[in-house]
Amino acid sequence: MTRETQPPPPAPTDPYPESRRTLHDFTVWMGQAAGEKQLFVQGPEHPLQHFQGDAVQHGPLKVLQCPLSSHNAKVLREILPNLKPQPLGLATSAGFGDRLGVATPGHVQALQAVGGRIRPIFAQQSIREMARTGRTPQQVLDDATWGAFQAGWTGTLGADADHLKTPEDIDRCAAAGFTFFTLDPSGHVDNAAGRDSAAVLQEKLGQLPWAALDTSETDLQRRYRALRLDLGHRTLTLDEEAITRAAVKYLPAVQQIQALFQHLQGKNIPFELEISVDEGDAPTTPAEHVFLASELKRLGVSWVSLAPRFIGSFEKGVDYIGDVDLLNLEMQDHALIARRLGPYKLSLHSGSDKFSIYPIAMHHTQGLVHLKTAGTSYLEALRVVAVTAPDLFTEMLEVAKQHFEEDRASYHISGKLDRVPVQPGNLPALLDHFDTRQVLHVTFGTLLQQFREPLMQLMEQHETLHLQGLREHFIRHLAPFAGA
Ligand SMILES: O=C(O)[C@@H](O)[C@@H](O)[C@H](O)C(=O)CO
Repeated sequence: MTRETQPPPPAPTDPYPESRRTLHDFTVWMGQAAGEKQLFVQGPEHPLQHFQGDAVQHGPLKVLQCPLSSHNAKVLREILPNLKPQPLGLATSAGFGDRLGVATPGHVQALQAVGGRIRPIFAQQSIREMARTGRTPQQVLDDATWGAFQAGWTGTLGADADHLKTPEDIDRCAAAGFTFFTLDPSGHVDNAAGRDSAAVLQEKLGQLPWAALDTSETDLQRRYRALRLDLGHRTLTLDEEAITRAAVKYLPAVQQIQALFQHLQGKNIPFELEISVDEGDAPTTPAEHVFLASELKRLGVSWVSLAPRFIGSFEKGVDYIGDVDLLNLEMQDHALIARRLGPYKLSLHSGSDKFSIYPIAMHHTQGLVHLKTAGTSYLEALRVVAVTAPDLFTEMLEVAKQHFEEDRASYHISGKLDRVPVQPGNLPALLDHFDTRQVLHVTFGTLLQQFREPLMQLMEQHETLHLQGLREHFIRHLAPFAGA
């Protein structure tokens, strides 16, 4: 167990003074050497032997200078246990997906600025994003470790392996040290169930995996017809048709979640679970939410957060699209259901930039909420490109436009190519333009294949500008959730 003491000894070059942590008789900090970020460790032999690096004279100090390798990140997490991801439970939380692996210090700065009770998940990446960015779960986790360390984060943190669909996804992320597992059974959700004819529904009902789910149609009808869920302002009930449609829509997904949950349990690691059914066409009605949660509970699944598919549209990188008053009413029901049947948090997927609905979400959930963001941080990186390298930005936008129709396929967005300004006078302003944001948001994989190197160089050269932008942007995201 480590105990922090003071005061830290002086360091010769200290571009990241916030990173300095002194434990017992040694100090660690992030610095620069030969134009690269490095970990410096100063103190007696014993803690040093675990790090891999070179003993060097650093100004007046004899120190160990270590590359920001995966091995050294692991040792650092052992020495500074707050950097080791852990389950965050029901605390109000926020996920800061970082596609480039360099945004975490800006996220930390925003959290520090708003204060309050939000627990962070700095390492958060969906399998889809890992595939498109060419990053491994370990890289995602390690980059977040270095970022949190650099910015002096001393609180707890989690790590979200997002949108997992298979046992193999789970294995890779568990091996890297993730602790928050978002299960996405969307391929098993029947979005047509709400509009199917009676005949089609009956046929689909007959094909449901009743034995595996340890229930029957009669049993289901009996249980849910008897259900009266007191939501305060109303009592929620399900009639025969609602039960049938909910069963067809969600029971195969329930089976899939149960299987993945059991696989995760078998790993004997500390973990918490999120269930996300947000990526479907058909909104999750409050009655369906009750059905889904009750069936999962019956089958022994436990979770800390659930992302329903809310009414209206939570599209990538833009504000909520839809009737805010209607969402307000639905959110109230979903939040009450999450409290009555859990408690668990409501998770806001595609939560970036939904400024108009944050107060509603916070109000109804009373802090039992998880805000999940990702691509909006990448867009802040592109803002830096637009400001500092206009030619590169223009070139990137052209390539993004060429690949948009193909790259948007797995995203639910309504952005249109022909609405992207053709001759924009002000490039940074494009990062505030609805359609352009979405075009850039979903083409990240293509752009990284072609422009990774210059992009990363710019992030390094203009780190302060980049982090300042992130800080301001995320203060706006976090303030409504920071509470007292
Ligand atoms: O783009 C992705 O694949 C993910 O970051 C998102 O779907 C994520 O789950 C999210 O909702 C971030 O806002």
